This record gives sequence, C-alpha cells and structure tokens, in this order.
Amino acid sequence: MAVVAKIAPSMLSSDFANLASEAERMLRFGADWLHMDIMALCPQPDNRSSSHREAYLDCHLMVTNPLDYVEPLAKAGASGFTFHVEVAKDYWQDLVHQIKVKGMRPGVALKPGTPVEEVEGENPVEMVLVMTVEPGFGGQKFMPETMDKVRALRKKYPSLDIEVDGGLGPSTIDMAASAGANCIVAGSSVFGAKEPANVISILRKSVRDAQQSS
Ligand SMILES: O=C(CO)[C@@H](O)[C@H](O)COP(=O)(O)O
Ligand SMILES: [Fe+2]
Repeated sequence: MAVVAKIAPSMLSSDFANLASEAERMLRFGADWLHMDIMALCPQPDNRSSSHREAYLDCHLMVTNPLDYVEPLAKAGASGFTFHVEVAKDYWQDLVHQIKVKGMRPGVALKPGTPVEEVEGENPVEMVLVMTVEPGFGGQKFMPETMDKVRALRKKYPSLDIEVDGGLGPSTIDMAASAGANCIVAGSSVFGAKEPANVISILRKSVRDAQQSS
C-alpha cells in the first residue's frame, strides 16, 4: 500500500503573535500536520488551545542537544519528534528508542550534505526527513540535488514516511513527489499565498498523482 500524503505547513512562517489562530487556520485549510521548527523555544503543555489539541504536531528539532527535549516535548503533546542525525551520531539509535518510549513517532533528519547511510540501523525510525535546504530559516531555495537521497530511500523502504522540508511549493513539488516524498513541509509557499488552501491541495494532488503513476 502506498504511503499517505501528509501536508505540513511550517509554523515558522506563521504570525507568531497569533500562533493558535494560525494553527487553526491551517487545519481548516486542509493541513494534515503542523510542522513545528524547534530551535530554542519549547512549547509548554498549557500553550495548546483546546481546538487544536488533536492536531498532529510534527516537531523538527534543530538543536544540538535533542535528548534534552524528549521529556518536555512529550509533555507538551508532540506527535512526531525528528532530530538531526548529525548532532547525535553516537547515540541516535538510543534516542530513537527513548522517543518511542515516550509515545512519539521518531524521525531522523539529514542535512543536504549528509548521506542516507547515516540513518541505517537496527532500531528503525518511522520517518526520514530529507532537508531540501540547509536548516535554519524559511524562504530558501529548494535544492534539487537532494532528490537522489529521496529516490534511494523510497527504493529501499517502500512504506517509510519520507518528508522533505525547504523551498517546497507548487513549482517544486513535482520533483519531490516523483522522487517518492510523501510528507511535504511548506512554509512560505503556504503562508505567503492568497489562498493557502489551494496550495495545500496542489501539494497533496502532486503526491497522489506521482504515487499513482509509479
Ligand atoms: O526547517 C525549516 C528551515 O530550516 C523549515 O521547516 C522552514 O520553515 C521551511 O520553510 P520554507 O522553505 O517552506 O519557506
Ligand atoms: Fe523544518
């Protein structure tokens, strides 16, 4: 069975002064997940409004000490916990285990220069995030050369969630979708659109069409 398309607006591009209503707006527009880029701020349990308590929080940890965030993020209601393998090279499998113990879905992120071999091991992750820009901020240019990694992962793991993050929008989605990505993070292309719901549906359609024609 094909993996399911998941469209995840990146809240990094949202209006931070109105985070709760921005989240609600995206869910209303058809977002499957809310992508939360975590650099230093960490959500506290009381910060979630009741109306989006059920939303899937796809947390992308861009920190040097992901282990310190397992407990607080679990308490805050994180759904997915994706960390960068580059900062956890010696203990990433143990970290995956701890994330699972806390009831979150573990994911491992790869910077554009990190090879897929870095994430092959015995304690399987549930998602690999292939960064399509250098991590750091929104609005950067999509790097098509990262698609080789998506293709290699999809070939080897037909039912793994493969996420792409950075520079995704209507003009780049087909490259990612045809390479085999099914979880699509999009910040500026969604939040900057006149009609975000249209962009979300274009992204989802591209993933579904690529799956049907593969
Ligand atoms: O992780 C990151 C940035 O490193 C992101 O999730 C960005 O927020 C994506 O923004 P766009 O490139 O889609 O504008
Ligand atoms: Fe991200």
